[in-house]
Amino acid sequence: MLKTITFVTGNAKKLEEVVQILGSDFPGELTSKKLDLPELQGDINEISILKAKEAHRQVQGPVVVEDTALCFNALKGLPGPYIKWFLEKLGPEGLHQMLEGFEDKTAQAVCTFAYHPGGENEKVVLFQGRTDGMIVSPRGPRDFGWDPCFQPVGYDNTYAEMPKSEKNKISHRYRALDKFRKHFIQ
Ligand SMILES: O=c1nc[nH]c2c1ncn2[C@H]1C[C@H](O)[C@@H](COP(=O)(O)OP(=O)(O)OP(=O)(O)O)O1
Ligand SMILES: [Mg+2]
Repeated sequence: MLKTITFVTGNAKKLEEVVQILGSDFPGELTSKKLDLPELQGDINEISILKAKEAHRQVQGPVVVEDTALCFNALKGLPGPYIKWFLEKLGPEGLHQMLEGFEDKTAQAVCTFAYHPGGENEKVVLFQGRTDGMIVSPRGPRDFGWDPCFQPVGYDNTYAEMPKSEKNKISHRYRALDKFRKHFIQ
């Protein structure tokens, strides 16, 4: 029997990409639930594990959550998992301006899926994908987060300027979901 896993997120754009990337190529059923889960401070893995545990507590079944970080190398990985609050206050322009005083504009987009199989004593499993890029002056549509100021290595376009299908072949989220999918196929 196919396992039904609830993807808990408050972000509709994330959900849209997850559905597009996994497509019909996932040996389970994914349903979604919109909850704004609390995110504690810590490193990326700790935050994701606690987020999955909280989702499991609320949903009472198999759940998966996702946490996205944007790590500036010049700032030793910050804002990282706190990117949401930086983006909210500064916008993509402000993120670019943060690096004005630094020569190094490189960054890494990090996506971490944290899966809780549902049982009371089961452990959370993490699946992480990373894409290297550069923080640039924003270009392209503004409909998803910091996409306008992230230009992946080897591309002339920002994530925002790329067709969705192209972003979804190289993105941090694609790479994490590829590992997630393989976990269920083996
Ligand atoms: O591919 C992406 N391209 C551009 N921006 C992105 C992407 N993925 C997440 N983002 C934004 C959303 C939020 O401002 C922050 C991550 O924070 P994060 O806590 O993971 O997302 P969230 O709070 O919106 O949804 P959730 O309810 O799943 O936690 O980066
Ligand atoms: Mg969040």
